[in-house]
Amino acid sequence: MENTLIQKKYRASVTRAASIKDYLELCKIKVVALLVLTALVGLALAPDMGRSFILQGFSLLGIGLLASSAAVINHIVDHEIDAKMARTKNRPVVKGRVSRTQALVFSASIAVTGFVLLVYSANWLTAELTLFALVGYAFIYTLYLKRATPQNIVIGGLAGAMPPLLGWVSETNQLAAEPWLLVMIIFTWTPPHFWALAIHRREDYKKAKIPMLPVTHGVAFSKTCVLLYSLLLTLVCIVPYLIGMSGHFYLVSAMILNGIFLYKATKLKLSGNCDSAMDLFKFSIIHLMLLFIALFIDKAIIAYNIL
Ligand code: HEM
Ligand SMILES: CC(C)=CCC/C(C)=C/CC/C(C)=C/COP(=O)(O)OP(=O)(O)O
Repeated sequence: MENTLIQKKYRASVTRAASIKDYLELCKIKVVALLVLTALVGLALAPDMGRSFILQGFSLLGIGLLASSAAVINHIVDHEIDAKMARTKNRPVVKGRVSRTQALVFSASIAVTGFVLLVYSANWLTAELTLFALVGYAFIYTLYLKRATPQNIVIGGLAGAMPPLLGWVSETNQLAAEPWLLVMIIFTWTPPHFWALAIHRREDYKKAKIPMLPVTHGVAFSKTCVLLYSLLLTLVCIVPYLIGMSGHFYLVSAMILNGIFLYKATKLKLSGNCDSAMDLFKFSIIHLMLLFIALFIDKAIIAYNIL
């Protein structure tokens, strides 16, 4: 009797209808929120082309929708891998709360909406570059690189690094060196961001046979790579100040944030265990968020002559 009740409860939990929470999870909503913040900063740093806030908002929404669409495809393509890993085994597609067909229809709908929004509110160049980022993450990284090489996240990281450029181009309809520099910041930030997590979750990746760096080259080497990329990140973060793109407020903020980043990466490298890996991973998210907020505030300080 009791067993039947437990079985019923279990079936109900597995087959319950998808909720909004499931769809937000499919979109990797927190990741997309940070991506959109970096796009907003790219847009804010671009020369003012006199577009209305509404059109700018639509452009950011378009970028967010295409990034979400890519994240949904990642859930569909990876459902078998996700089922094998403790961190991902309860995802909506794995558990069947959202079927693959439903997820695909959802992904296609938000992709089309996002693309149309971008063409309407920004320009074709932004729409095409954002689509390029979608293909880079959803197909090149997820379908191929992730399973093929430990450099997967370095190469695939370019897609996730694109949003500041997308925000800038949505305003100017032109590529320029400054937004590429912002792309470089996220590009060099991605390896320590991800490898810190992968060090902590290496057994998961091993079980799922995904060739992440700590699985293929060991923890010690991965820690060294984290530290080297953190150093590179620190150097790249100084360049906006050196070329006169950002001012003192940004420089001081970047030095403090990168100082903490380097401290945590060094601590991880020097420790005999992996206990502080998640500390670095969590800080990497705060670091990128505050760094881009600092770029934004710095731009306001210069524009309005505040300090
Ligand atoms: C190839 C590039 C990247 C890889 C492989 C990667 C990987 C990951 C992974 C595996 C997680 C853990 C999610 C979880 O706990 O279930 C994560 C979390 C996160 N990532 Fe990344 N990431 C990448 C790029 C980015 C970029 C470009 C951003 C934003 C600009 C970003 C922002 C975040 C945020 C905000 C979280 C926390 C999400 C949460 O708490 O739910 N990531 N990332
Ligand atoms: C249009 C545009 C800007 C696209 C970028 C889209 C995007 C959401 C990039 C973030 C990269 C990311 C979260 C990778 C993790 O994938 P994973 O499969 O290694 O991680 P998982 O195991 O958590 O699924």
